[in-house]
Amino acid sequence: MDANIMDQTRPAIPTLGRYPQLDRVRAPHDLRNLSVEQLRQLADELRSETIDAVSTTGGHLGASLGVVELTVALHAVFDTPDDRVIWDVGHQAYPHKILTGRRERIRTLRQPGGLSGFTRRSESEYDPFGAAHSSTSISAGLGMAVAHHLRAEEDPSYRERNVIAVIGDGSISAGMAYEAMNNASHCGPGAERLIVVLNDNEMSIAPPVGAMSSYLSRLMSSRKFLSLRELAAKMAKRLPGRLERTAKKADEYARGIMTGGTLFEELGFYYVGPVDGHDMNQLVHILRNLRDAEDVGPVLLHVITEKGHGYKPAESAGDKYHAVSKFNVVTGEQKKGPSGPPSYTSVFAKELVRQAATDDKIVTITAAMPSGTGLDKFAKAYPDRFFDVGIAEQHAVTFAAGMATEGLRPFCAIYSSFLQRAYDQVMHDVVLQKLPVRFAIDRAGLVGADGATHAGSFDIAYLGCLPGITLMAPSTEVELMHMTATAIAFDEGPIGLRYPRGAGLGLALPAAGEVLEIGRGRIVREMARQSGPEQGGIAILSLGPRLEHALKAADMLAAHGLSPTVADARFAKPIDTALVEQLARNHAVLITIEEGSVGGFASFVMTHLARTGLLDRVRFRPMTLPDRFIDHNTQDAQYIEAGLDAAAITNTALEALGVGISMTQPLLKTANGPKS
Ligand SMILES: Cc1ncc(C[n+]2csc(CCOP(=O)(O)OP(=O)(O)O)c2C)c(N)n1
Ligand SMILES: CC(=O)[C@@H](O)[C@H](O)COP(=O)(O)O
Ligand SMILES: [Mg+2]
Repeated sequence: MDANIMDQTRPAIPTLGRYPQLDRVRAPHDLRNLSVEQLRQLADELRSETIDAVSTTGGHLGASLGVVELTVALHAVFDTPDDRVIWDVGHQAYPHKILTGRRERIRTLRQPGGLSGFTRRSESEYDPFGAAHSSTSISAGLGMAVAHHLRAEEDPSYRERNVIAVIGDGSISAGMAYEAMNNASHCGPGAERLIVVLNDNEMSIAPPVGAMSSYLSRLMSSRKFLSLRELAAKMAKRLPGRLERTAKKADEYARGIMTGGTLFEELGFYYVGPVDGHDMNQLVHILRNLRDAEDVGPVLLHVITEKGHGYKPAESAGDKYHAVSKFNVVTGEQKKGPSGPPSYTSVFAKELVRQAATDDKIVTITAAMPSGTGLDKFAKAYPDRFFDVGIAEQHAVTFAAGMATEGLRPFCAIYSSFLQRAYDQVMHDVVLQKLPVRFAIDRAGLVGADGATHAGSFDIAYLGCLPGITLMAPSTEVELMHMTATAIAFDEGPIGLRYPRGAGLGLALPAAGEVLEIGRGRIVREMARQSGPEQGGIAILSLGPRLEHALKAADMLAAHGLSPTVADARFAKPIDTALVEQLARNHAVLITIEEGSVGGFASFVMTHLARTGLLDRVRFRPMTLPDRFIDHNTQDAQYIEAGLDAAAITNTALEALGVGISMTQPLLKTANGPKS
């Protein structure tokens, strides 16, 4: 048994002893002398280990199961980590993590303090590029390949390095992937060491959409899997010399005429495939050939796999087990949480579907997230008014802008962090032209196990600074219904509503949302007249779902003899200036709180206070996400870490008041210990 694995200081591996091949693997170099048969066995064991681990953590299982053989073959053939393997999105990298020294920690995946659910440079030298947002791998890989060429002068070993970018059929539909391919064959020396592995499982999260997807299907069905003989013949054409190169080009040209060519060949890639991505023998041979090939230019290896492969419950699930909660390995049954209130997402979708029955101008757009945004419900009810554009957030926004110019009421539903991709389109195509595109910004705020890459931390700041945009944040699911109705009714310009991942408060929902007055907040709890000491009291102005915690904080402050005013801002933009001024005038302390970064709502309020001179008289305390990234954890723990929970609000209020703290009660404990 491997001494390293038996090291007592390392966490125990519960499956140790069950998988003889896998137990011998400490790092990828342990794979390099194994026979194809041994690699096959290793792949089987790796699949079982992945299933076992994810059954205890939850996570993105289906994609990982589909690339088990590919993962083994890549690490067996290439000299990782010197050769760079980049996993696009990184949600399929669990087997890669197990093989690259992280088996001991694989059951900490997505858990507090544990491994990330994606690739991450700080986690391992085998993760050359961090990911989670899709379609970056070809650009990053090309950059590395070109850098290797440039650095070869100082260190000749760079010349030998390969770069492999593994990208899925869903992710290759995004603009960035094409931008990179367009550049690859024309950006100079180095690019020839780039191998793009197109992992085609005919699935995105939902079934993939669009012409690229149809094209890949045609490519797959019009050609049988490449045989090793055919491969050998193909690779034999990689002869050096001008004459041979000309011959090779002529051959490619002829082949293109015969097969109709491939889009990838037209883009300057040497296309190889399709190849059975579960056939270890094929994979190893082909990858070795590509590794040793010279002068073929950037390569695109088209690998056909099955998402969820080798685990029946995943294979037969509609979404191929894209993301799962903890589950029973034998039955595949996923653990359900306690049946709680409906999620914000579903409340939004339901209200939109209801309103669309009487408003045929409502259309909806998703960028490959129909179920995540709840728009699958809309698609079912109004298939002609629903558009899944694939992973193409930039296009989604401008597509919506085009619809808005023609009098439709487009709802562009995109997660906050993915909308970052389309910032210029939001500014240039929508806001500047005052087009009434409705942005349904889901997953706003901290999101839990997906961590910092997926956190919707910045939209208030990056949208709120755009002139003329209206931006709302509901404090409850009832408010979300009102804001959905408000967005539908608002034809004057761009409007966004941002709401969080997860369940609402379980409030009774009205039959219909009400249209709100734009830029008006509301007082939820008024300061009792004789509330606190002479300081004049505290006002908490909350934007979004932190209101619940602001109210809890108000209860906590009551124990100190204080009775704060609590207000729900509703609008991040335009802010309710009358409300802000009233709160600032009538209270000694004004706290704002939001589920967003510095530069957002607090900054808008503070600017107004400063401009009106009110900042000189009120003790203003902005509570925002801290200026650092918050790692994966439960959402509640993340907000405690961020200092945005009820205890933190209470402490902020007491600190701001200054006097009376020690006279009444000690400061409350926060995640970072009591503040003093
Ligand atoms: C920019 C961006 N938009 C959306 C997503 C959400 N997302 C994650 S994986 C995925 C599907 C990817 O499909 P594919 O590349 O085919 O990988 P597979 O899961 O099939 O292996 C989507 C839409 C994302 N990660 N990044
Ligand atoms: C990998 C990826 O980007 C998505 O699968 C994401 O994890 C979905 O997040 P939700 O679970 O919040 O829909
Ligand atoms: Mg796919």
